[in-house]
Amino acid sequence: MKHEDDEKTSDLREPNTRPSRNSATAEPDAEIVDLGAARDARAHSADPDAVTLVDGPTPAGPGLLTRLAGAKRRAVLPSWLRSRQELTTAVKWMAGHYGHLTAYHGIRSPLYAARLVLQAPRGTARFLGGTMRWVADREGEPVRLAAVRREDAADYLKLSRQRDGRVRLRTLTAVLATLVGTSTALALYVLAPGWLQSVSVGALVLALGWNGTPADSPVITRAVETSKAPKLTSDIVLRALGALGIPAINQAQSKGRDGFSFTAPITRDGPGWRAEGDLPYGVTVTDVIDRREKLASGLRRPLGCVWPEAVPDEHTGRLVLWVGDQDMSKATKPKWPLLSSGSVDLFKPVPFGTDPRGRWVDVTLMYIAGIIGAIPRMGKTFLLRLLLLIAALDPRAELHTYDMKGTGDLDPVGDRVSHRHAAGDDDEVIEYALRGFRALREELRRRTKVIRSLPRDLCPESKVTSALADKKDLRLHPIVIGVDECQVLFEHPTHSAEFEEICTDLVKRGPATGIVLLLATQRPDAKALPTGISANASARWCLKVMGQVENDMVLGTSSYKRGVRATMFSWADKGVHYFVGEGADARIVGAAYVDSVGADAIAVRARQARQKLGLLSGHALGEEPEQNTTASYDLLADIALVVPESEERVWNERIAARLADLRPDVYAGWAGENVTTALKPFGIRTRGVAGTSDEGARTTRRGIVRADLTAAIAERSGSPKAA
Ligand SMILES: Nc1ncnc2c1ncn2[C@@H]1O[C@H](COP(=O)(O)OP(=O)(O)OP(=O)(O)O)[C@@H](O)[C@H]1O
Repeated sequence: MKHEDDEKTSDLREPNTRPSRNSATAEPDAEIVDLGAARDARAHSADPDAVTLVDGPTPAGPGLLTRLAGAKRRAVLPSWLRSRQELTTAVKWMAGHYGHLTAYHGIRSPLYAARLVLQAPRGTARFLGGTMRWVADREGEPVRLAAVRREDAADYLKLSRQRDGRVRLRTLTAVLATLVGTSTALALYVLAPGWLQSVSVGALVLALGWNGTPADSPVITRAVETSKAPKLTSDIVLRALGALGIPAINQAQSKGRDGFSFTAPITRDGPGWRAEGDLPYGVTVTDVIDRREKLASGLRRPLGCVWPEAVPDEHTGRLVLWVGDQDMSKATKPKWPLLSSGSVDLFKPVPFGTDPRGRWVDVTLMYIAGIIGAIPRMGKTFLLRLLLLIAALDPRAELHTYDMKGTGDLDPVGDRVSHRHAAGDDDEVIEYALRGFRALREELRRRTKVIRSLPRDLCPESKVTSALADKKDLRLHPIVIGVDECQVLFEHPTHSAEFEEICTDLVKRGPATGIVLLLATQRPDAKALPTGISANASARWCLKVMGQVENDMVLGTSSYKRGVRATMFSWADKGVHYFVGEGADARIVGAAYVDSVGADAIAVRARQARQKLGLLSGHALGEEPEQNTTASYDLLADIALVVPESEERVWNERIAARLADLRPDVYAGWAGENVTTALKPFGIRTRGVAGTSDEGARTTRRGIVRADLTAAIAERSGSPKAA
């Protein structure tokens, strides 16, 4: 197909390599044009009438071989035949299932027999009544009566004649059956051995008893409760998609098309059904996820069973719809593999929850900083405790646990294993936490220096490895810090700035140095979770939240727009969350449920492992950390605290006096010169600052500019060299 050379139009259309829709009407002698060459020629041609080809006359695209090479091959053998473990599991399950059925019914069989015997008279009466009604052709009676009511003599006569014939035949059959039955019974009575007589009478009584079973009270009760999940068919999927109110799907369906093209047959996938296909052009999977409730209504399934997802490597219209047999929050979860045995290497992936299909999802706790957000009572603390239990099971890990909610949920881990542990939000706990975080900052600086000093072959990526963590003399073991209700720290009236500064530093530089910070909050907003922290966290767990802002705060900017919406979880979805691991797509995960008793048992195991290796330390040994704050005070943070933002320039002598007031045990006796000397290593220059003395005289004395202080703090937290 050729067009006049309109520069704008042709430039827009050139990349189009689709076959022309009007190829039937294309010029027969159309030729293949090298578009690149044509463009060049046109660029150099002054001829305004030059013609260019916009659609190739023959379909272009990958050849058969290329397509075959890129095709995904389906497994020849089903997965349960390829994996010995799956086969064993399946066989075990079958044996267990049928063993249970046999035991269940075996133990109840005398009861079943007794009930059938009791029901036998009723069954006999039913049998006789039924037979007499059959002989008398009672089923035809309503039709005959209708003919009488209509006074339709011809019809009535026809029906009566038919009935007479039928009654005659049935009476004959009944008499014959009675004769045969009676003679068989007599023969058995006279000729058969005793056991055969008992079996025959027993069978007859049981059969009559069975016949006498009331409809609402079955003799044999169910041994297993199976969920009655209907099969997912293409019709049901199309019906549900059509009910979403997406115009493109509705238009297609109103024209008799499907509005969804299946790319694979609907199959069983774990405990549910999986449908996969392409939505109409322009409709994205996000549009469907947005309407998950409507989708569940269209499928006539509970919301917790319906999980639409995008396929990460495919176009945005490729939908995978997984419909579970059971609501995810109610389905029986497999037992957490670490519940009763096993240890952990924090540098390797560890399962911590299952996806809607019941498959384990792993997390590698090293090299991450994580945040957990949710509205109250959705399982945030349980999830944090689960992650801390995983950390506890690596005996090398040093745990710092802070339960700012103060309800003791972290005590099982804290009291048995943690190096530092505190619960509550009173001043004493805050001071304890502050000392702990200051010590961590020092530790972070020490670690960066150690890593920097290590030879490249031992530490090729400038980060702690499992092998380095094993070397006791380097003291690079993993440190895992868990803070529940972290907003208590970040909103503290006096120390919030310092907590924020240290945590931002830990989130940014901690992962490479083997320090993992896990923060949980029930109010994920900019105050509770400062943006410097939320933006840099590499792992995110978001349970149910109420709005887009909280969603994006925990899961990252634009998550809501991309369809990763923790708002869609229902109130019953306890422990169910979106998990975004390092560099991975968001996944829906139901965290393994470990209650306090289970947590305690795991913590005891973790403690024993540490005791064996002599790695128990700090709080778990009943040791209190030294109270020596001089060793860990932070001069810059303290000055930032005593010099308000409104004060652009301040004399050093005034800083000294305020510092002495803030922390007398550290700064008592300081004069302006002490401040000058102490600030020198941080590169903060003191200069002449004009001001008014306490006596009211205008004068110039040594002082600092506040902006220099903020710059030094920013440099310290932002650049590793600042340590
Ligand atoms: N993975 C899970 N599976 C099933 N139920 C869970 C799971 N995690 C937590 N729950 C249930 O949810 C309840 C609330 O959990 P949790 O105390 O962790 O919530 P929370 O979000 O920390 O609440 P708050 O904000 O009040 O501290 C628990 O009592 C527990 O029964």
